[in-house]
Amino acid sequence: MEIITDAKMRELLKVYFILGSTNCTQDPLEVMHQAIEGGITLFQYREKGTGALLGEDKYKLAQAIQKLCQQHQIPFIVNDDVDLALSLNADGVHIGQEDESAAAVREKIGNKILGVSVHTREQAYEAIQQGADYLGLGPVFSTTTKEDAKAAAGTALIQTLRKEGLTIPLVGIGGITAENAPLVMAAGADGVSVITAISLADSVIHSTQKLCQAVYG
Ligand SMILES: C=C1C=NC(C(F)(F)F)=NC1=N
Ligand SMILES: [Mg+2]
Repeated sequence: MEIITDAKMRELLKVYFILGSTNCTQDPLEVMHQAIEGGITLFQYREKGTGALLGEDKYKLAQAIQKLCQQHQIPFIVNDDVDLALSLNADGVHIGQEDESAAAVREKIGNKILGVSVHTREQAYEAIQQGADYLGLGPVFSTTTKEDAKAAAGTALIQTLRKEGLTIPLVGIGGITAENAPLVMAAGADGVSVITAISLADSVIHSTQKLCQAVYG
């Protein structure tokens, strides 16, 4: 597998859905079916927080979702768990600042997609230097999904990085909905990353479609 181009990465980041078993009340596979139908462009399996699955249960759910993504040509990214990503031959990994370094993960995953969460300019430049394919910036708006989330930072960092001439593909995350997604895109993000606005929507498919419309303008 060759290294992904920035142009292709930008396309994938448009409507980046993230889900784990703790983020939905209905069957995760049913949520996935509807989100894929609604037009998500990239998926991240993030099994984290109170009540998260472990071991075999986590592996089995990840495998079932990966299969669904593969059937619809949606790349499958794993959050934090590099070993799970390698054992599933996932399309990529997303890591945070408290995980092992981007360079160490790049070493393990070869040309798979590597995403890094950043909260400051310094972390952004460091992640790029260590070979990240995209950056996740947030939380843009306030979120209740991530238990240890930082305060909402707005779109300031996205704007700053673009003003400084940074061209790396980047996605905003944190409290993003179809209503505020245009702000994130206007600030210079290549796409939006979403959990609750899709996973807990009354209609997953309708909510996903609205997000796609908001992003594609
Ligand atoms: C904490 C996170 C921040 N950003 C992202 C992504 F949207 F993929 F960039 N994923 C995460 N799990
Ligand atoms: Mg690159």
